[in-house]
Amino acid sequence: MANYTKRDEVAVIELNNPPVNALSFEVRSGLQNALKSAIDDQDVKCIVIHGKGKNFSAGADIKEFGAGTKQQKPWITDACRLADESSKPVVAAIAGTALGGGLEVALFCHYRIGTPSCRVGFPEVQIGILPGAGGTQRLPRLIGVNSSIDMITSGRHVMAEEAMKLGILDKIVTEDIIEEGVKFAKSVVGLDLAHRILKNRKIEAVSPKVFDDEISRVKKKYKGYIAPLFCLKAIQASVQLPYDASMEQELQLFQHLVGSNQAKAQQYAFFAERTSARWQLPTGANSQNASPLPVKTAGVIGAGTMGAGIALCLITSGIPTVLVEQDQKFLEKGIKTMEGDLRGSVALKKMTAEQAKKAMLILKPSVNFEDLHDVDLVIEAVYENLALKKEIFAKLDKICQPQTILCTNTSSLDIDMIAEATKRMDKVVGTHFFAPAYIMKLQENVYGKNTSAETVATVMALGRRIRKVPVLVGTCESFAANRMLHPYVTEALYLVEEGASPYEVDQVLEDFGMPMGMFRVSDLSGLDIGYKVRREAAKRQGIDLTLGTRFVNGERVCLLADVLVEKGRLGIKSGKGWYNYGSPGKKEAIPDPEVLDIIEEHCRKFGIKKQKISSQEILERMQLALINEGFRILEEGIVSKPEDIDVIWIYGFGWPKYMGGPMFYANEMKLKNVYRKICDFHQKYPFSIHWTPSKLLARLSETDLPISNWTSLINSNSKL
Ligand SMILES: CC(C)(COP(=O)(O)OP(=O)(O)OC[C@H]1O[C@@H](n2cnc3c(N)ncnc32)[C@H](O)[C@@H]1OP(=O)(O)O)[C@@H](O)C(=O)NCCC(=O)NCCSC(=O)/C=C/CCCCCCCCCCCCC(=O)O
Repeated sequence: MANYTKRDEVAVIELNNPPVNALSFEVRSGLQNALKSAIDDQDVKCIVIHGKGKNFSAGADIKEFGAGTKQQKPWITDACRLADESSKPVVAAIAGTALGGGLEVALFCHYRIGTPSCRVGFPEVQIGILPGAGGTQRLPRLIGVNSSIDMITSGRHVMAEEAMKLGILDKIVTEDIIEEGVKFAKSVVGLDLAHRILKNRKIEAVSPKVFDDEISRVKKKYKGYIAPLFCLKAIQASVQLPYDASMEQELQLFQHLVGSNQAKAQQYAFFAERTSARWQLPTGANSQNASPLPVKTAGVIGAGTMGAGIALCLITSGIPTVLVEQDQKFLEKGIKTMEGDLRGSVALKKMTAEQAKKAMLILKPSVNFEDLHDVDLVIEAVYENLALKKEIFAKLDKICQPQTILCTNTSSLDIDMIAEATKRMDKVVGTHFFAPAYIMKLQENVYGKNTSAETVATVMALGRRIRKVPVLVGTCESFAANRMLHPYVTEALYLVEEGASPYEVDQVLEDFGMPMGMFRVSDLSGLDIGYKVRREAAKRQGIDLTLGTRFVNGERVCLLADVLVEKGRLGIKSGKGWYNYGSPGKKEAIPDPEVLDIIEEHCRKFGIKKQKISSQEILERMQLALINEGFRILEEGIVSKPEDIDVIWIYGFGWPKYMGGPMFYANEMKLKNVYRKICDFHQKYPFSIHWTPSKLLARLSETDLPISNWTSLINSNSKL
């Protein structure tokens, strides 16, 4: 709703829908009524609109866009048209965020003032829609076409200072926002408002080439997403058509998007991220009842690619960090990597040179473990070796303060076994980052059987503070993320043995929307890594893994990647892997006939008959293999909700948000179809253990209920 009060001759309208004042039906109606009252009231000379609490407004209530629900009138435009028509000045007093419809409300006002920390923006594109309440028409009239294209197609938040420079804000105020709003509104009473009404403003002439260029840019940058292209069309309409006609065009484009599958998936992803932040341990402790410990300082052990990346995340978030490496030469190499990454961020305008310099000033490089004596939290990021990790944890246990939290960046080792090396098993936890750690947003936090709720709360809070998306998972072989990767990778190799080329497989995945196909990703990570991991695991389990191995414990094995490694093809680092890169370190992946010959030879050797495999089969086999594993992970309680899996795939492996994530994808396919296809593959490929259908999937598929009901069904155990 919206509250209406008066201060002398000033009407003060408060958008009231905590926590972010989303513009629900009640708020829109309240705003419309309040504006009417203020305009009709002879004593009122000017009007201020502000938001209750910390935010002006985060825009339309996204839940109202849900499938099948109609936006009830009044829409934002209906409510705000009164401001356009008002002869009394209307001032938006912005604290916190004015996003989407929130900024559109502000653009209907004659003036906008904001606090120094306020942010404005049109993030609609990130949830698959466009600013459909005049945003694409009014912003270009205020700040010009080019800046509007940038803001609207990126959805980025603009801070007060930049908003002031762009002309979105008329003033930045430092005192109480309502008081300042009232003062400002009084100061503009009697001024001519004609030029303040944005719909009346002339729009600059822009050549069609600007839009042609932007279409190419946007298609490349936001590959597969339709909303940015629709945003461009709407902005172009603002240039080509009179205001009323272009508003109509904006509405039509909005309506098309709001009903699209992409919007549904992106809005699901928005809420999935927030649902996933609400964690729960098997003990019942959860994000509501556990409090994080303060992390004022941190330590990182290992200045390799992962350690340096993690340290960079910490210092760029203002956390003084000690980076420990046993060897001075490795330490220096790590620091050089960090400096290079920071230079990259400055070049990309993600931070200023000053901010980069400031970050490096709070890094303390060291070759002495004792320097970790006073830090609040340590993240170990040395290579995957249980004995080494245990040794480090035993050492840390002695050096660090009793309350210090000890984290491991292991991607596969047992957290409990590492914790056993200490006398503080409750303070040991996994914080699994994804390469490159400075860029990838996922932080897979792994609890062991003794990890306390306080420790979990601390690493979840730390994740958000260092701009990651933290997800909580339980301990199992490879944890949730990499465990799901296993059947996906295995199926890709089987497809290649059976007749698809690695390049066809990659093309299908990239056409689906993955940023890179599986084989390109393997080349990037280095084929030798998997080779070593497989050999170490085989050694531990007493398994023969020579290149002639076809079955292990009754399960089909494909060691084609290892054949490449033994031929010196390690991926990008050696200039050749599944692709040819010309020379080591080069990134352009060129399909290589030599690889096709190696595959031919491999198949001949084992008498594997090649056949034509359709793109649909490639996609289904790869996606369904990982989806089945996802249901097993859910069934075993390794994650507590399907949203966790989707967030992992979006932020860890680049699953396109417009496809919602693998669990959402399964939901869209209908679980009964997913289950039936998995059963078919199970029958066809009995030697692939990953096709054994998940029991949870089998039971959920009988209910035909949507993804939003799965968690409560799993928890209530009813029908399941
Ligand atoms: C930056 C934030 C605002 C705050 O971040 P933070 O402090 O970290 O807090 P969060 O955890 O993110 O959020 C707190 C809780 O609030 C919920 N939330 C946040 N924003 C919204 C929202 N906009 N709607 C609903 N709920 C919201 C969030 O889920 C949290 O809840 P919980 O704790 O998890 O329960 C950050 O939240 C943020 O970035 N928010 C999103 C900002 C955004 O994307 N804004 C744009 C929204 S879309 C919009 O504004 C569109 C405007 C145009 C409307 C045009 C209408 C035209 C009508 C035509 C209709 C024709 C339709 C015909 C079709 C038919 O047939 O029906």
